[in-house]
Order: sequence, then C-alpha cells, then structure tokens
Amino acid sequence: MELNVKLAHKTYPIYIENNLLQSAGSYIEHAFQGKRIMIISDDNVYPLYGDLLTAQLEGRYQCSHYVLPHGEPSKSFDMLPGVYSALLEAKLSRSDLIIALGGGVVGDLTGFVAATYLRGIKLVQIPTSLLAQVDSSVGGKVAVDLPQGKNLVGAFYHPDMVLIDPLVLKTLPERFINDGMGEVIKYGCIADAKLFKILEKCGSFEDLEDYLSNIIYTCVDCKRRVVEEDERDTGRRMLLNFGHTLAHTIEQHFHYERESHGEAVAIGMYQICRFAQLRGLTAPGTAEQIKSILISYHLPFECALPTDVLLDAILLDKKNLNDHLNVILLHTIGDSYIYETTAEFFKSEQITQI
Ligand SMILES: NC(=O)c1ccc[n+]([C@@H]2O[C@H](COP(=O)([O-])OP(=O)(O)OC[C@H]3O[C@@H](n4cnc5c(N)ncnc54)[C@H](O)[C@@H]3O)[C@@H](O)[C@H]2O)c1
Ligand SMILES: O=C(O)C(=O)C[C@@H](O)[C@H](O)[C@H](O)COP(=O)(O)O
Ligand SMILES: [Zn+2]
Repeated sequence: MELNVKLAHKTYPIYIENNLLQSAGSYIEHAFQGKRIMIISDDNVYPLYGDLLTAQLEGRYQCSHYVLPHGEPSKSFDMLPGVYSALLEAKLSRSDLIIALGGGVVGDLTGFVAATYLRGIKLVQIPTSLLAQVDSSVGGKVAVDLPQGKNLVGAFYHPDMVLIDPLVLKTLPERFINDGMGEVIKYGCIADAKLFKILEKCGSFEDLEDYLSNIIYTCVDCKRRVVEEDERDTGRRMLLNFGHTLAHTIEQHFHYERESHGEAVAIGMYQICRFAQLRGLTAPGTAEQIKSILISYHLPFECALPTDVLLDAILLDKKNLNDHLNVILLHTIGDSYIYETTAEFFKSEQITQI
C-alpha cells in the first residue's frame, strides 16, 4: 500500500507492506544517490533489525550506526552532542542520509537531528512501534523534551520516505502494542466513527491483527489529510492533539517513568471528554464509549494530578495562541472540534481528581 503526503514544498511517499524491512535497501537505493548513511536506533531495536537493514545497504553505501538507550529520556538535549559527533565523524554531508529505525522516541530525536545537522539532511523514517507506524513517523513534528515539558523544542521537518513493515510489531512488547492503540483509538475519536466501531467490534489487538495493515493505513491516511491541510499546526491539525494537553502533563509530572505516551493519551482523551460532557460540550454517553474501548485495549483512563501542576503545564501547551487555549473536544465519536477558551476552563477539581 502506498500513500503520498503532498505539501506545498515537498511530496513524500509512505509504503506499508508486510516484510518491507527485507527490501528496504532497494526502496532506499532507488531514491538516494548519496554516498553515506547513518542509521539511528535504540538498544532494543538495533539488535533486532539493525543488521538486516545494514546488510542491504552496505554494498552501495558507507554505513554507520548510532544506538541510543531506549525510552523517553533519550529524547533530550543531552543526547544531541553524541549524535552530532557521530555524524561528523562518519563525514555525512547534506547529500547523505539518516535513517530513524525505531519507535517514536528514535523518530522524534532523529528527525530533530536531521532538521538541524548541517541545517538539514535527508531523512527516512522506518518506524518499528505501533505508535510510530500509525502516528509519529508521518507529519514532520520532530522534537526533544525539556525538563519543563514535552516536545518544547523542535521543528516541522518531514522525512523523504516512510517505510512501514507491520510484521516488526511481532517483537514489540505487549505494553507498547496497547500504547500504540491509544493513538489508533484517537483517530477513531477525532475523525473516523467507522474505525471506532471496528475497534469496538474486535475488542482486542489479537482480533485486529488480520486487519493491521489496513488499520495502519487508515490512521496514516487520516493524519496525511490533516497535515496536508494544516502543516504548521495553526488550525485543523490541532485535532490530532486530542487528549494530549492532559497526556503531556501526566508524562512530565511523573518524569516519563509511569505512563507511556499512548497510555497518557488514553487518560487524557477520556478525562477531557468526561469533563466536556459534564459541561454540555460533548454528547451524553461519549465519554462512557471511550472508557469502555480503553478498558478493552488494556489502557488506563484515570490518574490524579495536583491542580496547580495541570494549570502550570497548560500554559506551555503549544496550541495556546495569545491568551487563548485551544482545547480539542468531541461533539460525538468521530466528530471533533477546537474549543477556544482560557485557563479558567481547567480550574476545577473535576479535571484533576480523575
Ligand atoms: N512526532 C509525532 O507526531 C508524534 C506522534 C505521537 C507520539 N510521538 C512521540 O513518540 C514517543 C513515543 O513513541 P513510542 O511509543 O514508539 O515509544 P518508544 O520509541 O520508546 O518505543 C517503545 C518501546 O518499544 C521498543 N521497540 C520499538 N519497536 C520495537 C520492536 N519492533 N520490537 C521490540 N521493541 C521495540 C523501544 O525500544 C521502546 O522500549 C513519545 O516521545 C511521543 O511524544 C510523536
Ligand atoms: O502530529 C500532530 O500534530 C500531533 O499532535 C500528533 C500527536 O500524537 C503527537 O503526540 C505530537 O507529538 C504532539 O505534538 P505537540 O505539538 O503537542 O508536542
Ligand atoms: Zn501523541
């Protein structure tokens, strides 16, 4: 399956195919004329798939690799000097290529490196987690975290190609399958009631596996449409952030040691929906539908946060414009909207005692 992200300044393909990793070399060879390639990965993924990828590239390119410790703390400034040094040592020029082989952490950090090294170098995303396959590898949001919050320094820097092999998910730990399902459910909530129904009907990842490529395609296609319409996140793209204001607060508050991103998004989606429903901003019953699908996919839906923590974090939300907060709400499943409000909206025990 193939999709193309068509932007004003560039178009790039996304290929989704079982066993694609076995022929990644020929996709890359077809598209890149440079001499050198650096693969950036983490210490879980590289031992599983690094040699397979390198073996396909070695005859044609000078290959090197850089392996990060796995986990969110690697998405930080502290990691950057080591990566830039490795790129300089391997003498990568602007006509060369960086490949991000891993989950969203590797993808976001590598994307940030690609955007900044020599002011921009070619980038291929090979996402290996469900979350990265359905969401983070597409759309060009690249970033590192700051101690004050998630993704606070970054860029919009799109890859030149995305290669998705759903079969690599066979080695993904169950916790991160569930984590990725958090973002899949998000797509159903914000834009695709039909997808939500399929997820409800299947009721577990095992029952979805036969349709996995189609599910990935559906999510990526939804993201592609939104990103084409609003690449820079000034309007419609904010819908992709449903549940994320609370999610980012939870992740940062617990130092990325408790909830993973997808788990935090799950809590954020249910809680903002429940809160909006209490205020008549969302149709009755919607929050309950979300809660029961989250339970089916083994995702959490509650977490207590001190009110001041939430209020402080909200002020750093990237959807804020001037003094307005833009909160993503649902009219109903599959129908989302941007609700313009102020920090007052969140000043309630009901949103933090969740
Ligand atoms: N840029 C975007 O648009 C966007 C969208 C959503 C999320 N994100 C970001 O993505 C990050 C989360 O990504 P994630 O959930 O992929 O986390 P992750 O990159 O930490 O991967 C999860 C875990 O799975 C392991 N792993 C990955 N693929 C594997 C495989 N095939 N087999 C075995 N182990 C494997 C990793 O080593 C890691 O331990 C967060 O930082 C989040 O903010 C970005
Ligand atoms: O691509 C987008 O736009 C998204 O909001 C996708 C989110 O799933 C993702 O977590 C993104 O990194 C959040 O962006 P941020 O702007 O809130 O940091
Ligand atoms: Zn997300």
